[in-house]
Amino acid sequence: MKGVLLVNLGSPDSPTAKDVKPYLDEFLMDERVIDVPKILRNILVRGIILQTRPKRSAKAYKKIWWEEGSPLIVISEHFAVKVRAQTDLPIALGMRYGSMSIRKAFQELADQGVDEVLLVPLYPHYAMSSYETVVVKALEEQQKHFPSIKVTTLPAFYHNPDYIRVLSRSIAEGLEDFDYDHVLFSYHGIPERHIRKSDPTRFHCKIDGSCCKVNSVAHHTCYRHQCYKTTDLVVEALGLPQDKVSTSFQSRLAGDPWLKPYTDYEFERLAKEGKKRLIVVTPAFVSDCLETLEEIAMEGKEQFEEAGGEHYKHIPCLNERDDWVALMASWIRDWQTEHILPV
Ligand SMILES: C=CC1=C(C)c2cc3[nH]c(cc4nc(cc5[nH]c(cc1n2)c(C)c5CCC(=O)O)C(CCC(=O)O)=C4C)c(C)c3C=C
Ligand SMILES: [Fe+2]
Ligand SMILES: [Fe+2]
Repeated sequence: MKGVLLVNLGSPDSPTAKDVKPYLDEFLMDERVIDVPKILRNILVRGIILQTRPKRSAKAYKKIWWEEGSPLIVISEHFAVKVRAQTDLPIALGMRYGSMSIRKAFQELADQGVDEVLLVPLYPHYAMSSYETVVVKALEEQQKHFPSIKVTTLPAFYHNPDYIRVLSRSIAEGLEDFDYDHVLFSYHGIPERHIRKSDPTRFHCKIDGSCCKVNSVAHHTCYRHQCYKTTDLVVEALGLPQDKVSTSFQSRLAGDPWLKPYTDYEFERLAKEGKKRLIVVTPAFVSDCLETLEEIAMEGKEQFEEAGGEHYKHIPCLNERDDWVALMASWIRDWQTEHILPV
């Protein structure tokens, strides 16, 4: 029997430093997130970052936490319930980090007699620290504990026409009541080094975008390329004026150079250029989370206004929108009946 395994990033069990610490430990000790030799990662994560970050992150999580729990988890659960209602096969939800593990979700499917799984990393774009780590972890769990289950993976869907239609509609709705001067597409950042590491040709990706007009297999795994593609396709679909749109990258950790331009610098630049009314969209995330609700909707607003901006709006992620649920259900049915995957 076929079944589906939806996987999102995960959250701590509660917004306290006590629960944030083990969650961040699992997250940041992932070799695809902090990709330095293990001994160095240990010193960096356990000896330095985890000494102070859990307290700071817990404070941020407290600002966005809902009565039902972490927004990312609650939204993902609601999404799974709604997708289940539109399909007739078992659907489980797991998280890459934290207590709702991928292994438990596999077990749920196995208990229902599933022996063929569609793995759905809930990320539109490929990055080794998001999509790839989900796939690697799921395949590890499958090989170790569920060797008789066959796994097929949904590809990154950053340029899929149906996804672009749904994303564009959600953005168009957000633009309706807001006379904007500028629309900022802010994606989660990654270290520039990750782009080079994910380039199978080892020479295509140049980080500055000069490579992106040349067709290459490298684009299948180039996070930067894929983010700009999503922006371009939405801009085209909505007919947004080119001079009123830009793309940036948020949420960097200190240290190496991350993808530029940095979102927080963009807030300042746009405000200083006289853009008074700013819309921010965050398409790297399918569900709202700490990085959108706190960093963008709260902190971003403050940064923009402090720099002279006047009106600021964050458009929510796709979350549990009916058209997004219907699209996921249609991808699942296509795979279930004809083994077709979205391109
Ligand atoms: C080296 C560090 C990090 C990389 C690389 C990274 C990539 C990455 N992350 C997401 C999605 C999310 N990240 C979230 C939180 C978060 N991310 C990092 C670090 C890296 N992420 C940290 C330390 C945290 C925790 C919060 C904090 O302390 O600031 C979240 C939110 C989780 C939630 O519970 O709401 C998401 C979602 C992507 C898509 C990505 C690569 C493209
Ligand atoms: Fe992150
Ligand atoms: Fe490129």
